[in-house]
Amino acid sequence: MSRLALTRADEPMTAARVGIGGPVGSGKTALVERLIPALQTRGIDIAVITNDLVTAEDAERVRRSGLIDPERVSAVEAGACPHTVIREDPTLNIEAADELERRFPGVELILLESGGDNLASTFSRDLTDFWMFVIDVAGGDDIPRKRGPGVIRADLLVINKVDLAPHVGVDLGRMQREATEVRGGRPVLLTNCRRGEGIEAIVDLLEREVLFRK
Ligand SMILES: Nc1nc2c(ncn2[C@@H]2O[C@H](COP(=O)(O)OP(=O)(O)OP(=O)(O)O)[C@@H](O)[C@H]2O)c(=O)[nH]1
Repeated sequence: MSRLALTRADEPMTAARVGIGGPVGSGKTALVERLIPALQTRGIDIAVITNDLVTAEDAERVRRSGLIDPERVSAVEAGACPHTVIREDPTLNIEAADELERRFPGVELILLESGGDNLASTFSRDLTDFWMFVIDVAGGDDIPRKRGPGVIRADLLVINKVDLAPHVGVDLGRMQREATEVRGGRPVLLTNCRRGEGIEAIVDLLEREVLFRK
């Protein structure tokens, strides 16, 4: 059961927490940079948490982007194992999200970007209400068939860098079909974060499944 479903009727509403995980370099930060304006355009009040190994590089990149008030971007240092702080002990991320909610009481949705990890990384349900796993076509069209927990269990699988498919010999239709099969029919969406393609479909899904707006 999601964290939001456990919120009691007499408790103040908390922001929806949406995780973004995936292998190193698949395009997680690029997706965050595309989601920020797309969510804002729909009037959704947002904040962002990034997880890096030992720096705040991704947070600095998002702060510098000019897309969002830098105060609304928090950095968590994940240490050696990025999945530890999103799954086994998500305390640091929960505290960062609680702090953003205290500072920005109207915030409706917090994006939590994990550090780059492997196909086994997943988010704790204590931390997120919904999480997506980002893979990219350059990683190979056999990734879905490998049935990693991230690919199988995420609420949404995003296949990014579709523009690279012809260059790396990937049959996109087959990759999407196989991904949908191993996920038992749950959503798989294609994006090109470089050009901002496929982003609206993700925001539609978030509005419907996470914010219950549609
Ligand atoms: N061609 C292409 N390049 C992309 C796309 N999305 C991201 N990239 C590029 O892929 C590289 C990695 O993107 P990032 O957004 O930094 O990936 P990440 O998953 O956040 O990386 P880590 O945080 O290091 O795990 C960058 O050079 C991006 O410009 C895309 O859709 N198409």
